[in-house]
Amino acid sequence: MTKLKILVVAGDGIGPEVTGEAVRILRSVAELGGYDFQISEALIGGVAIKQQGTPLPAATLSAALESDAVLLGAVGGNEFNSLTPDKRPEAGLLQLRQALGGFANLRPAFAFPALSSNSPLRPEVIEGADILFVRELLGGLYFGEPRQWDRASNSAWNTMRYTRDEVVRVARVAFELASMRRKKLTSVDKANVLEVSQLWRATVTELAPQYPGVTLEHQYVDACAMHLMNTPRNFDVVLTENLFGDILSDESAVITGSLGMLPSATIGGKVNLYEPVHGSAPDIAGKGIANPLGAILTAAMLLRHSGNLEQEAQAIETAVRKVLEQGHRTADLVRAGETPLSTQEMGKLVHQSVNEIIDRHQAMHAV
Ligand SMILES: NC(=O)c1ccc[n+]([C@@H]2O[C@H](COP(=O)([O-])OP(=O)(O)OC[C@H]3O[C@@H](n4cnc5c(N)ncnc54)[C@H](O)[C@@H]3O)[C@@H](O)[C@H]2O)c1
Ligand SMILES: CC(C)[C@H](C(=O)O)[C@@H](O)C(=O)O
Ligand SMILES: [Mg+2]
Repeated sequence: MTKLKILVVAGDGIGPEVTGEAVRILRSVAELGGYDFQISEALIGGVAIKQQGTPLPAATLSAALESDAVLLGAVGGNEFNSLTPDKRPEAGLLQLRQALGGFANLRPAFAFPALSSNSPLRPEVIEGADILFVRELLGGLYFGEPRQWDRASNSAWNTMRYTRDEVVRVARVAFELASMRRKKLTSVDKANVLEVSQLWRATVTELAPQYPGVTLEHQYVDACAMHLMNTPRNFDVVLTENLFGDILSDESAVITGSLGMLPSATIGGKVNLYEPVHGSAPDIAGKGIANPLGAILTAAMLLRHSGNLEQEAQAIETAVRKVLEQGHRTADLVRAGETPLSTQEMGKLVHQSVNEIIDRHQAMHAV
């Protein structure tokens, strides 16, 4: 029997709203499949600062390290904007990522046929677009030392640093995933300006002969940002350093139609971490209108990568497609004149559909 210890750190803003819907579906998958999912909750982010004075309490960290998978909602909020980065809710997330050790953040961005009119890009441009970003998650400017805002000299600095080994390990993940997909890898850097990017490009190029089935190309990040919008279908797997990946993956929400649709999984460390790509969305938090589909698709990635439950992962993905094809939309996806569903209404529809798909599958196998 599949056993999974899942820690949910819902965090701030819309985090608890969207993870609530994902967890409901995970519980139901466990029940229908007879799996043993132990799901518990812990504090992270702004809510942890308020209750315990720190964005990543020790109890959360130890519970996370004892889990098979961690599902995060989002952290952050406007009330923390005046704090220095090391004190903000986001610092808790960065500490958690570092402690769990996952360095390869997989961020799929794809076009849903039912949402083709939600994208400002023309339907013929996005049709069939299916990109997998492999974002390096533990290096670059986010973690490089030294870092400081020196008020006395009115200057500030961060350090973009990568070692060859850090590039090798994430590039291998990208090459391997590309070899299982459409066999094209686009490595993104700024090698015309940055030494770090020159190391990045040289290292990725050096590995390429070990993956003869994969076509490797390099793009500068600025041009890539443009190509993603003009010709998204030309991309298969995109390998990037930490900050470039953060920016390009949000940009690619344009292909799907809403940032609320994008899931992610971070693999390669002690414990895999699953988080939707979006943040705490302070502008809509507490209203019950957030799109839960990114979080629900993140739960599908959790079942696939931590539970080896491919069939159930696909059931969730199919259910999301189906509900969208039936015309159901949250506020971020509605067109003029349409009535939006609440977060919970959307969650319930997907939940129902997942149950039906799994029931049908089980009935077929019982025959
Ligand atoms: N993983 C994380 O915890 C994470 C990720 C990104 C940003 N953040 C934090 O979130 C806070 C807000 O950042 P931001 O406003 O730049 O980015 P955001 O992703 O929270 O929101 C950007 C825009 O997208 C919309 N949006 C995002 N998710 C949505 C959803 N599920 N449904 C409908 N609309 C959605 C928001 O309403 C907003 O207009 C900041 O503190 C930031 O650091 C956290
Ligand atoms: C909140 C922040 C630390 C985070 C990041 O930059 O990695 C977020 O933007 C993301 O995309 O997951
Ligand atoms: Mg981001």
